[in-house]
This record gives sequence, structure tokens and C-alpha cells, in this order.
Amino acid sequence: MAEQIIEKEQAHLDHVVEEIKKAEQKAAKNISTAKKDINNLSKQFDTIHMNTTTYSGMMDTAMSVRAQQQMLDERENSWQHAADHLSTLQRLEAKPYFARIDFQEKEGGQPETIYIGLASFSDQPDHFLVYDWRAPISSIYYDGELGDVSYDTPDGQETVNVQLKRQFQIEDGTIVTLYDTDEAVTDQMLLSALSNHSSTKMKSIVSTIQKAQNAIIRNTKDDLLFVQGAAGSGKTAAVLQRVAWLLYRYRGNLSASQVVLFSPNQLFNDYIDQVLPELGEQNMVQLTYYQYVNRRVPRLKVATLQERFEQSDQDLNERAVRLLSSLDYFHAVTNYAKRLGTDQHLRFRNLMFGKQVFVPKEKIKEIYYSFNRTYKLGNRLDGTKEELTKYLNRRISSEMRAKWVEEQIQSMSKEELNVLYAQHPKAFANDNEEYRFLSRMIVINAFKPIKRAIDHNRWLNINAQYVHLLRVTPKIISLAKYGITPDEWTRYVDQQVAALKNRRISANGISVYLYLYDLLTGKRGEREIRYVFVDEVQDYDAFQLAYLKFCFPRAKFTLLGDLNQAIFTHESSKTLLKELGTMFDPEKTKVVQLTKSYRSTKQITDFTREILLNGEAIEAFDRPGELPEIVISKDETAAVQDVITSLQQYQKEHDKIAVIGKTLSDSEQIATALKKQGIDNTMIRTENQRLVDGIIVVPSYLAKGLEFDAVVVWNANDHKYSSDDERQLLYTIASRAMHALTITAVHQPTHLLDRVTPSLYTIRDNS
Ligand SMILES: Nc1ncnc2c1ncn2[C@@H]1O[C@H](COP(=O)(O)OP(=O)(O)OP(=O)(O)O)[C@@H](O)[C@H]1O
Repeated sequence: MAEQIIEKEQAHLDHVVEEIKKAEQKAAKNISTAKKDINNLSKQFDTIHMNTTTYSGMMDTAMSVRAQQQMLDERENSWQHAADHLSTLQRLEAKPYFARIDFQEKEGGQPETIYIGLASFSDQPDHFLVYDWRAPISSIYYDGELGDVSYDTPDGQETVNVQLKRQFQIEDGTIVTLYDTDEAVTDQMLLSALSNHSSTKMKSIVSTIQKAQNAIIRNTKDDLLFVQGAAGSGKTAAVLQRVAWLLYRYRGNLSASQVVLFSPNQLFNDYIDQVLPELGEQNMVQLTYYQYVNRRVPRLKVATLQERFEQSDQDLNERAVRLLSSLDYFHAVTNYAKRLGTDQHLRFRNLMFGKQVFVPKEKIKEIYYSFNRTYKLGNRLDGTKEELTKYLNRRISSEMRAKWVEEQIQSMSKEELNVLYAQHPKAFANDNEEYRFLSRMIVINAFKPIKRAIDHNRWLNINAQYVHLLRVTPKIISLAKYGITPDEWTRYVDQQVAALKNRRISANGISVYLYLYDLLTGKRGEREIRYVFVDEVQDYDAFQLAYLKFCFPRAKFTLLGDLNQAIFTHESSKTLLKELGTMFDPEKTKVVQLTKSYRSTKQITDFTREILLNGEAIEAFDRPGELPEIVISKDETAAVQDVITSLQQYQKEHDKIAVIGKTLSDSEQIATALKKQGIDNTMIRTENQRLVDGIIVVPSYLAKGLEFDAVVVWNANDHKYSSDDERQLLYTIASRAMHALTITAVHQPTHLLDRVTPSLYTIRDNS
């Protein structure tokens, strides 16, 4: 029976592959026709007769060029289309589909059979041999069991009766196995997907998407989708499939450039950048929050990830950061800026002409505040620019008479003069006219930097304004609520001012600084962006998220995070969800919990869960492996040897192994020690590096979001991980392991491991 089924399915598969091959040939032909057309058209371009002697000749030439260009564009489009189609077919050929569903539409409908794969494929119009996994009907594969199942279509909900669900593993056009199932996606299929080795690039999960993940992927209703999920529960995986799904669902109205993903670091960008291309889609805009803010302030140096992670946890600094990163402060800044329109507190800078003051700041202030009280900040800014530009234009005539202009004309070379003459279409009536022309051109050129300064708002003194905001903060928000005295605040601001003089700004300060600037200049955000995704959202604060919402006012937000992995924001991440509740319409907000962890073996998940104080809800996926190991060494030299022993063991079985240190210097220490002992490894110092196979050594804060076959935690002793605050950090690091985990410690292991049930790990005590 089973044999027969396989035979029949293989015959069907052979037929589909055959049809795909035929379609490939056709596509290849279309490509070569389009290519030929493009070549011919390009040649014809050269033969267009250029007639520029008469006006009508010029018009004719322009029209021929335009017509030719249009034809060329069309051919290029059809070439691109055929090339995309061919690459989809090539992807389908080896593995055309992964599932089959037999169902009947209710009320006497015909029984139907569909096959689901990475993309749709039809041999005739409307005769689909394969359905795209994102098609509405494909949802029943992920969502339901046998029997009546509903799914969403653009026209509302439909219900069908599902009679068969079959899953395939196909390799190079041959069915390796198939399962009939009445579950959403069988565990066998998932198990075999998860037992694979990790690689430096994340893979798509379309054939094994789980029901809870499917709900995230296909959500269209909510403005805010907040996914709280355990480490390894597939948040990132689901969100990448979601982008692919959205691009399919809204094809024609949504392009990849209208989707932005904020990721925790650039290494992570590198890790996930193949998933969408593998699904046949272009990558969305992908950047870190600090890249996003940094590129707007080229003159300032924003604190780096490392500085942020390793900043001294001075008590005052912590309290001040809590204040600056709160939603209350965001509102306070909004109101502060609004009042600047009338309260005369806006800070200006002189407009300079070389070393001379061209328009003094007092004068600019006068203009700025001369407008009606009801003017919005943006209009006030535009009005001021207009006045300044008018003033600049008026000054051209008087400046033309200045001595320096005369001197410049006299000293100009023939070539320089010719450049200016080229801008004068006809002959001069007399010398006077010629002189006036030249002096005017010279002044206009000399005024260009002033015009630029006006256009780019350089007459606003944003640094001074930011400092003013910090200084008056005690008047706009209650310091006491954050446990800060006025004296302490003054001290904190003094430190920030000193840093700013050296062009440095804190990680929190930069959001405040840019928000203030945007308010002053009346920026209305990037309105064309439709979807914003924020991964590892627990490391964001409420101010940053409110600012992102301001920057992307028309976007729907999907926020993914794990409050148990808050390694930068610690406790304050707990209030984040509450604060988000006030930013989005509660009716259009959905919070989804993912509790099952897929990344690690059951042994690793059971172990890491107990590091947390509240990890009970985390459920392990039942994939067996070795118990994690804790290795205790008597000193550092011995610890290095113990790490080597583990690494040598892991190298026999795994491709991607990470040694994770707490800080950069911890990591450098072990990387160097390993090298000295002849153990080759790649030290990841900054997020700009690439992930590679083999052994990598990486500091904790750069390991975020990544995964490795085996992880060795370097020196998690009670001295390194001494504070309860570091529980989440240890959990984050340990949960990077897929198949094997070793935690090393010089002397006493951290007390953060005390809660873990002893039967969940083995101990190698070499102390
Ligand atoms: N439905 C699934 N089918 C196959 N693999 C899956 C599935 N869901 C998750 N995975 C795999 O589990 C691993 C963890 O997924 P992912 O990195 O998306 O988790 P995460 O929730 O973002 O984790 P973290 O918060 O720890 O960074 C990945 O290797 C991913 O491919």
C-alpha cells in the first residue's frame, strides 16, 4: 500500500518536474529573445539622426530618442521578468513542493487536490500544479487538522473539509519520505529539519511553519503585533517568512523597500540575509537602530554597542538613563519643542560668510519669532528660511560692489572667465553689462555656502538646544520620580556637555537629540514605509520605540522580543509592554506568546530554562541530545586546557562552534590563549565582521539572535557573573546552543546556576 502510494506520488512528481523543465526552456528562450531585442535597440540608438540645427529638428530627435528609450525599457522589463521566472523555476525543479492537501469545498463541491511549494507553478493558465505556500488556501496546511478548516481570503473567511494531508521530503526530484498526518505539521518533519547542523546563514522554514507562527506570519489586522517568545521559539524565522508573505499578499502595492527591519547588530543582518532571496523575494531594508540614528549625525560619535554594554553601571547614570528613555520624557520633549515656537528659547547660530558674520543670530531670532503665534514649528522654520534667502538675494547687489569682487575679476584666468561666460547665452551690450554679469556670478558663487547653510538649517544651534533641554529638564519632568536630586542632575548634564564638546553623545542621548531636531524642523517622518519590524525589542526603551513610531507614521509595527533576554535594558524592559499599550490603539494591538523552543535539544532547553527565575512557561521541543556540562577549573591556564578538550570533542561532530565571553576583553583573552595552544579560531570583535564556519570567539552582546551547533561559555564563574542582573545575559548566551553546551568556570561557577536541578547537567570538576 505504502509502496503504491510512493510510486503514484513519484509519477506525479516526475510529471511536475517534466513540466517545470519545459517551462524553463520556454523562459530561457524568452530571455534570449529579449536580450537580442535589447542589443538591436541599443544599436539603433547609435543610428538615430541627430538634427539639432533647427527647433523642429531638435524636437524630432528628442521624440525619436524617447520612443527608442521606451521600447528599450519595455524589453528590459520583459528580460527581467523572464530571468526572475527562470530562477523561480530552477528553485522549484529540485523540490517542487513539500505538501499535498485533498479537500472539498463545503456544500457538494468537487474534491480537490493541491500541492504546496515555495512558489506557484502552472502549466496552463489557471491550472496550478503547485500553489505558493503564501496563497490563502495554503494556510490550511499550517493551521488545521483533518475535517472542517477555515482560512482567510481577501474576500473573507472560507471553510473547507480537509480529507488528506501529506508531507514530502524530496531531494533532487526524488521522494525520500512521505507522511500522512492529521496534525498541523508533523513532529518527524520538524525533527529532521531541526537536527541539521547550523550554518552561517539562516534558512527558511516554510515547510514546517507551526500554527502559532503561521498566525504571526499572516496577521493583517493589527497595527501593533507584539511577539513575546522564548529563546529559539522562531521569532526571527517567523518574521522573515512574514515579510515574504506580505510581499506576496500585497504584490504590486508593497515593495521590499517599504519594509524596514531593525536588527540587533550587523552580524545578525549577515546571518539572515539569505532567507528572503531563498524564498524568491528581495531583502527588505535592514539596519540596526544605531546605524539608523548614526547616519544622521556624521559629526557626532554615538556610543557603540560595546561602550553601551560595558558602560560603568554608575548609579546616577542608570537613573538618568531611566528618565531619558521613558515615555514620559518623550512627551515632555514634545511639549518643550512646541513651546519653543513662542517662548524665545530657541538657540540660533550666526550665518557666516567666510570668517565674517553675515546674519547675526539675534537677527535670525527676530525673524523666527516675528511670525504669528499660531505658526507651527515647521512653518516657522520655512518662513525663516524664506526670509533669509530673500535677504541673501538682496545682498547680492550690494556685495557686487565690494572691493574683493573687483580684485577677483582682475585676477581671473582666461579659463576661469570662460567658465563664467558659458553661462551667458548672448553677447554683452557693453563693458558695463559684462562687468555686472561677472561680478554677479562671482558673488552668487561665493554665497553658495551661505545658501546651503540656510537650506540645511545650520542657523539652528541644535547642540545648544539639546543642552538647554537637558538643563531645563527638572522643570518639565519630575526628577524625584526617578530618584534624582537637582544637584545630581546638574552633575549628569555637566558630564553630557563635556562629552558633547568632544563630539560624543550617549546611546540614549542621540534619540532625544534627533527627536528634538525633527520637531524643530517639522519633519513628518518617512511616510512611504509600510511595515517596521523590530527584532530583540527588549533591548529598546520606550523613548526609542516612540521615536520610531514618529519616524514611520504610516507603518504597521511587528515587535519581537524576549523579556528574558534583556541584556541592555534589564528591569525596565518589563514596563515596555505597558508603555507600548499607550502608543497604539488597543483594539489594533495583538500580543502573541511563543513558548516552544525549537533551536536547542530538550536537554539544553530544560537546563537554560532553569537559569531564569520565571522560565516555567518555556517548553522544549522533544529533540534528544547530551546533557549540558559544567566544567570547573583550578586556574585560568587549566581552564584554557578544559576549553580545548571540549572544543576538540565538538569539532568531531559540529561545523559551527562558538566560545562566548562576557566582555570583549574576556573574549580576546581566551581567543589569544587558544591561538597560542594552536587552536585556530576567528575572533569577532565588531559587528562588521562576517560569520564563518569553525571556531569563533565572540563577546556576549554580539551573539544576540545567532545560533551555533555547540557553545562553550568562557569562564562563567561567580566573580564574572556576580550580579542577579546578569541572569538574563547568561540565559541569552547559553540558549545560543543547538546541539551541545559547555559552561566553564575558573573556581566557583556563578551562583546564577544554583537553581538548576543537578540532574539536568553533568559536572567535570578539575579544581
Ligand atoms: N517552524 C520551524 N521549522 C523549522 N525550524 C524552525 C521553526 N521555528 C524555528 N525554527 C528554527 O529554530 C531556530 C531558532 O529560531 P529563531 O532564531 O527564529 O528564534 P528566536 O525566537 O528569534 O530566538 P532568539 O530570541 O533566541 O534569538 C532557528 O534555527 C530556526 O530555523
